[in-house]
Amino acid sequence: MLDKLRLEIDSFDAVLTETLYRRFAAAARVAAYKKERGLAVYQPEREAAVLNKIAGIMKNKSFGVEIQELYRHIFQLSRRVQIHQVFPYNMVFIGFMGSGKSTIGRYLAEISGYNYYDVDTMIEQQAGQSVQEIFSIHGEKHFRSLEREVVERLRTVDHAVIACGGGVVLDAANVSHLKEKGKFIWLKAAPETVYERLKHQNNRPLIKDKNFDDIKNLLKSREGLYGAVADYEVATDGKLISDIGHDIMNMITNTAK
Ligand SMILES: Nc1ncnc2c1ncn2[C@@H]1O[C@H](COP(=O)(O)OP(=O)(O)O)[C@@H](O)[C@H]1O
Ligand SMILES: O=C(O)C1=C[C@@H](OP(=O)(O)O)[C@@H](O)[C@H](O)C1
Ligand SMILES: [Mg+2]
Repeated sequence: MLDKLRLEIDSFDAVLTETLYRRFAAAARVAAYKKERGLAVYQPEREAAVLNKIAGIMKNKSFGVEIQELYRHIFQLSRRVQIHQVFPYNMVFIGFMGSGKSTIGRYLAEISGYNYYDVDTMIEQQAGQSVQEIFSIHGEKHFRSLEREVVERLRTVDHAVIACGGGVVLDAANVSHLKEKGKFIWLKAAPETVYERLKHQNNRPLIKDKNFDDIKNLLKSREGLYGAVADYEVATDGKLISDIGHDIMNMITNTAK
């Protein structure tokens, strides 16, 4: 009995894998079309319409919730296929502290279906200490060597959004490792914006207890470094996280270099 049921399932899998292959291949063709015409890869309203249509054509609703959930995943993977088709790179976020690398990076990973890596979080996991603790107990030099190790490990990842710490560009080896598979998206923010965003946070040792002018000077000294390696630049002042995210998505998929 069990064998018979399993055979039945095997036959469904044969149909499913072939159908899914065809669906992803069609999505990839749509990506090229969208790029040619400057259309957005991420079109939530189209996904909602497809979901509605599927609810309508489902003859048996018993597993409706499961099928809808599966479709949400299929949509995310289709976006991933489409993005990779026209932008076959990792998205590497660089920029000053508080420019939004971690926040925007997470958002982009969510809508692109890419895997999210936050260099600072990986350093913290490896060290078993917070960035703040690493700086105060071992010093910046030690932090930078951990940062180099983590970046080195990230050389092999694919379909990735990588949110760097603001100081990653201080080391030329980091830049060349991350450039092997990635394009650099520089998130820009005015010193006033950085100050406002971070004034109640105390997990950034380099600007902890620093005043506005100190932040402004450090930002100024870093700007040339970011500018020299950036593939894309995005101003974030006064913009919503979701708007920045969608703008980046359109920018990279329509103007892939
Ligand atoms: N566009 C934005 N608008 C408002 N707040 C933002 C924006 N981008 C980031 N933030 C906030 O600023 C703070 C720093 O963001 P974060 O992503 O940690 O920056 P980074 O990783 O570049 O240091 C967080 O509290 C985040 O919620
Ligand atoms: O600019 C820097 O040198 C640093 C930025 C921080 O990351 P965020 O840019 O994500 O805040 C963190 O890596 C560390 O405090 C040092
Ligand atoms: Mg960060």
